[in-house]
Amino acid sequence: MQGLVTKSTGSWYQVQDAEGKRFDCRIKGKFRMKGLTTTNPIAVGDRVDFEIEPEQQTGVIHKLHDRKNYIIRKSINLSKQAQIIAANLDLALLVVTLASPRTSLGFIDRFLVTAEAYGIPAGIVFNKLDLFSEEGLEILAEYRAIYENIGYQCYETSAIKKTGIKEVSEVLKDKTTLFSGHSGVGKSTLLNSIFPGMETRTGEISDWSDKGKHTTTFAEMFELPFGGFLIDTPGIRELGVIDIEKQELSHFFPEMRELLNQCRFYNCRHINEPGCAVLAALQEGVIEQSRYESYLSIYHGNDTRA
Ligand SMILES: Nc1nc2c(ncn2[C@@H]2O[C@H](COP(=O)(O)OP(=O)(O)OP(=O)(O)O)[C@@H](O)[C@H]2O)c(=O)[nH]1
Ligand SMILES: [Zn+2]
Repeated sequence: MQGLVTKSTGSWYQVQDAEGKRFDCRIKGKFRMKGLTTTNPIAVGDRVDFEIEPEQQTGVIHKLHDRKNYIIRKSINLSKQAQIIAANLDLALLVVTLASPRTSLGFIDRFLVTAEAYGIPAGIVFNKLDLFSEEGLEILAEYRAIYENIGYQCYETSAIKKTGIKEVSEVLKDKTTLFSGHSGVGKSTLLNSIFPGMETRTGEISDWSDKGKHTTTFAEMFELPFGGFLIDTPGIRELGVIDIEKQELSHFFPEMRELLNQCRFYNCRHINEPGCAVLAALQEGVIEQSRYESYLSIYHGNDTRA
């Protein structure tokens, strides 16, 4: 029968059937992926075929369905090995704040580029709205304009005052969503106001990570009471930075992507080339200075994750 993988530990998996019943499963046979050596062939969010072993409540996964996308983490100690964290994501939401700890534009852009490279639609949640000063609210309007003009949905919330929660819940409904963001921006508090009871569960996971056990739980999916799933990835709260070819980078900036065939040179780097459509758009203010700076920063390999 068909199922959805809701938990992955590297050695066994939890699979949910159509009725919502969950089974612990092992895998049988080889699951290879072209061009990628993975320590775990199956990930949270995968659609699989599995069989329940007679007289037992455990199952065996024997087939992996095609993925529409997946996110990976490079293994730190095993070179060229990668872990697939989660598959078939509908949305990656980045929680940020302009109150403390204030999220930088560079960080936001890096996240969006990574989501583009993975082929996952992304959105931004501005949290802690209750703490924004008048100046903060002006900056918020500026930031929203930058990102909404490019096509990224933005949301405003106060997890504490419970404002904007309904809007975010509606977006999550019936989707598989990854929540990311710097430590302290309010992800747990926000999730708990969307889904009371979630906090204790995420708390549990943090406890495990404290004891170093997070290496054995790659990721877990939580079913939302109103439909949809949230992916929690203990140990990585930020969408991993992946290797992007310099030549490809501009494809992951939607506002640059649409201009690329207008550059004079097919291999334009958009740095100082004559007849560059990106530089012209920057001059005209069609491309935001901050976005272009992020492009240069990522292009030159500077880490702007602060
Ligand atoms: N004033 C205000 N404080 C908030 C809001 N959301 C979260 N906080 C506070 O910000 C702090 C961090 O919130 P968490 O929910 O733990 O943040 P987190 O992003 O889950 O952090 P990690 O668990 O470290 O990844 C807590 O003290 C929260 O009470 C908000 O909307 N307004
Ligand atoms: Zn160019």
